[in-house]
Amino acid sequence: MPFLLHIFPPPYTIYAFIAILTLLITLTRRYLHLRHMPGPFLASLTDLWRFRLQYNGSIQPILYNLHKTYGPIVRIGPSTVSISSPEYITSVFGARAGFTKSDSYGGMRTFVPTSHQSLVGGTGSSSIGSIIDIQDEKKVKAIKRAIGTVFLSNNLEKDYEEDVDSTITKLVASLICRAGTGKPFNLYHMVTLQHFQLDFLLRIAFGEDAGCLERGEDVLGLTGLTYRRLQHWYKWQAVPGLERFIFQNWLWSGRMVGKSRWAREGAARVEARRLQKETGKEKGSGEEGSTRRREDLLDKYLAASEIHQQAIPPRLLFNLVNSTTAAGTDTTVGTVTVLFYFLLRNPKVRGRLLTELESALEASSSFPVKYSAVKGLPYLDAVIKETLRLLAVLGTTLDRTVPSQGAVVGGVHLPAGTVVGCSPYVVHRHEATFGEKVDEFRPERWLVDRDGINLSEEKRIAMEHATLSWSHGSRTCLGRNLAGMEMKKLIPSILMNFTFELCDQALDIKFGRGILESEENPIMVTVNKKDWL
Ligand code: HEM
Repeated sequence: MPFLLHIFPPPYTIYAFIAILTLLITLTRRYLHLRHMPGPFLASLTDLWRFRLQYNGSIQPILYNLHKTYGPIVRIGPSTVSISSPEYITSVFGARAGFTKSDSYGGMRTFVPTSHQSLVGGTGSSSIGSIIDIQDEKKVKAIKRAIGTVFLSNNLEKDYEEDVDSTITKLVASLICRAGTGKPFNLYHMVTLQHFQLDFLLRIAFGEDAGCLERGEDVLGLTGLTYRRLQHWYKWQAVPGLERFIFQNWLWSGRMVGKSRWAREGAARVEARRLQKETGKEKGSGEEGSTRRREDLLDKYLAASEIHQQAIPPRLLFNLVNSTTAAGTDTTVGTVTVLFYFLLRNPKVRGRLLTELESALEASSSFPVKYSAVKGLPYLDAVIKETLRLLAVLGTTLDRTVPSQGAVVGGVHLPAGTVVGCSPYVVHRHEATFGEKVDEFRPERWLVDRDGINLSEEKRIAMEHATLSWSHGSRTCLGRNLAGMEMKKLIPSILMNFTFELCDQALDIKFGRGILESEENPIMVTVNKKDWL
C-alpha cells in the first residue's frame, strides 16, 4: 500500500487498489480454470500470448515444439488447449462428441452495413458468413441433409466433369501463350490458375463463367478475397471477442464491404434467379437465347430451399452460395500451386508421377484427361495427400468448444466451454502415425512402409484418420470430392503438357501458415510446352 500511496495520491489510491485486486482475481480465476493442464505460464493467464504468435505468423512450429515438451494436450490459453495426438481426433470431432465450432470462426464472417441488407435477403444481423462459421450443429446437419446429393462422389462426373474440362481447355490455351517466352511468373497465379478456379466455380454455381480466362483478367475482382479473409481469421482467431469489437461494427463496414465482393456477387445472383423464377422468365436449357445450359448449384439450392423451408430459409441461400464459391477458390488454387512447387523441388517424385500418368494415359489420348482414367492412380493420390499433409491448407488450429456437460479427452477432464484447438500442421507431423522425417515431402509414405512393403490396411486407415486437411467428422469440407476431382484432372493435364522451372532453385518454403505462405512467398517459375497434346 505505501508504494500505491506514493504513485497514486488519495483518493486515487483506493481506485488503483480495486483495479489491481480485480486484475489479480481475474488472472487467478483464469489460471485455475485449467490448472491441471501443462503449458506456458503466460498462456494460462491471457489469450494475448497466442494472439501475438498468431498475428506474427509463428505459432505452428512453436505449437509443435510445445507438444514435444509438454505432451499431447497443452494449454495455450486461459480456456484453450491444443491437442496433437490423432488418437483424440474422434473425441473432439466425432459426431457423437457434441463439440461445436468455436467463436473464433466469427473472423470468417463479413460485416455488411444496413444499406446492403437487401442483398442478403433479410434484415437483422449485419454480419454474414457461410456454412463454415455456423455453430449450431443441428442447423448444419439439416442443411446438409437438405442439399443431399449435391456434392456426392457418385454424381461428380455427371454433374461437373464437363465444366472442369471446358475450363481446363481454356487454361491450357493461356499457358501455351506464356510457354517458351522465358518470362518468370508466380506459380501461385500459374498465369491464370486463379482465373481458372473463378471461372469454374462461377460456372458450376451459376451456370456461366465470368470469362476471366478468355479475357485474361479478373473480371469481377474476386481474386484473392478468400485468401485475405483467411489471413484476417488467422490473425484474430485467438481473440474472437476483440475481433468482433474492432471489426464487426459500422465503423469498419466500409472497408469490410470492399472485401465482401464474393458476398455481394453471390447475393445479387440469388436475387436475380429468384426474380426470374417469380416472373417465370427463366430461360430453360436448349431454349432459344438460353445462356444457362443445365441445372446449376443455385438451381439445386433453390429447389432444396423450397422443399426444406426450415432448413434453408431465404437468407441461408446466400450462405450456401457463399460457402461453395468463396470456400473453394484459394483453397484449391493454393493446394495445386504448392503441389507443383513440391514436384519442382523433388525431381524423383515428379519422374515417378509422370511415369504413372504416361502408362495410365497411353491408351486414352483424350484431353483434358478423363476422371475415370486417373481417379484410381495410387501415386497421384499419394502426391495430393502428401501435399495436403505438409501444407495444412488453412494454417490455423481447427477450434471446437466443449459441450455443457464437459468432456474427457485423453483421460483429462475438460470443463464446459473449453476451446480445443487441433492444428493440422502439428497432427500431420505425428511420427508414430506418419513415419520418420515428417518434414520431408515423401508421397511414398502413403503407399509403403520403411522396408518398402505395401502399407497394411490398418496403417492406411490410421493415416487417413489422422488427416485433418479436410477437417473431420460432421464438419468435413463439403467440397472435398469436387476439389479432389478437379485436382486429379487438372494436375495431369498440366504436367503432361508443360515443364516448369524454378527461378530460384534453392527456394525453400515451410508452409507453417498454409496457403497464406505461398502467396506471401512468391514461387517464381518459367514454363515450356511439351508435345503431348
Ligand atoms: C483443396 C481444396 C480444399 C481444401 C483443402 C479445403 C479444406 C477445408 C477444411 C479444412 C474445412 C473445415 C474447416 C473447419 O473444420 O474448421 C473446409 C470446410 C468447408 N469447405 Fe473446403 N476445402 C477445399 C475446397 C473446397 C471447395 C472446392 C468447396 C466448395 C465447392 C469447399 C467448401 C467447403 C464448405 C462449404 C465448408 C464448410 C463445411 C462445414 O462447416 O460443415 N471447400 N474445407
